[in-house]
Amino acid sequence: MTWEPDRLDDQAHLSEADPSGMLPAVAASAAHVRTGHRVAAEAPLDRLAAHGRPRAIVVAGMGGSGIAGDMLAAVAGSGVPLPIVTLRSYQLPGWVGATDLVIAVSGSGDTEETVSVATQAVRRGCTLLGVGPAGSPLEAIAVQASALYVAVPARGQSRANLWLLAIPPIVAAAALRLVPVEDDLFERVARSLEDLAHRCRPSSDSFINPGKALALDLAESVPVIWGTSAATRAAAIRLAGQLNANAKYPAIYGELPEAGHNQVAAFDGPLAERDIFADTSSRTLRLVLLRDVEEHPQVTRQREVTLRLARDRDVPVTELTAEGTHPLERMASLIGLGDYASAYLALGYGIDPTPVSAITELKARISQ
Ligand SMILES: O=P(O)(O)OC[C@H]1O[C@](O)(CO)[C@@H](O)[C@@H]1O
Repeated sequence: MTWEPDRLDDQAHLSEADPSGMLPAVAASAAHVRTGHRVAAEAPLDRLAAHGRPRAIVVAGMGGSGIAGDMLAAVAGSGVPLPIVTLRSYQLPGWVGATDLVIAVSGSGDTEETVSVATQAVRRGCTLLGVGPAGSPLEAIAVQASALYVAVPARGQSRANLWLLAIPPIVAAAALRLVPVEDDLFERVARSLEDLAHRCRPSSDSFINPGKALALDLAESVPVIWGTSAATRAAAIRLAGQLNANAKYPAIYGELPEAGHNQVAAFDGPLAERDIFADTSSRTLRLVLLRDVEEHPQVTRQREVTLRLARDRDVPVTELTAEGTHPLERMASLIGLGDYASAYLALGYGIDPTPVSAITELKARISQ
């Protein structure tokens, strides 16, 4: 697998190497925002308010579906009057009980960790909301428990259905008056994703295409991706996951201020060392800073100083700033870009972005 940047502007290669259509799936993000909003609005999520405000919200989901919890927490912001916890595991924590809301999110509706948590939530008498496809085991659990279920038309890999899965929990939290959602928010997000899809379209060349430009930055490096707020943290987790799954690429995510207490030390380590005589920059650590317009003032200082520390040590840096007024818009600006970049990175290496054979093999082996 060699990195060949010219592949990114070779239209025949871009379609042949992407037979299952990851690039078109990314381009469908705006449509998914609109559909996700519509199906959530059609579900009687107002019924959630009848139970009163929950003590806590637990969002259960794995991989590309678990991000829905991080996105919900980012939209709710630090002033939210209850904990919003993302659970990426089998076991519902002991403190979760009948006064809590558990939102189980799964693109297949059949992921064992998520199904396990949904089952425990029903047993404990929690309010359950399922988000997944129609006819799935997750839907069966919700129906059996007379719980709410938002059926989304998710097809293919869950990570290609992020917006279908992430919007319903936000609509649910809005029904509970926990998150600020203006009437036109989802349409604004959809329009910004449409604009991004136009700028990142395959026929747009690398020198003006921000998705291809980011893939070129990330190639032949080990990206260390930091968020600087809840919104850009969610985008960092998403970008790392997309690089793993689409490009089969290593990526490390973190967030400031925490990364300033550990990951920053890697600027002085072996992967940050550049051999000026080597003809490749391969195995070089690259810092990817995902900035937000809303940062804690001390985090802004930490970001500025760590940027200088990286530059002083010749650690290459990519800095991206989230755009938009609402946190959901800001996440969309970075997530949309990262989704394109991860698919282009795969295609630049001649890798099909869709199949994830190691994950499939792992799942098959544990089910035996
Ligand atoms: O959305 P689901 O189907 O629950 O899957 C969760 C995660 O697990 C995977 O299917 C891989 O195991 C990912 O594609 C996905 O992000």
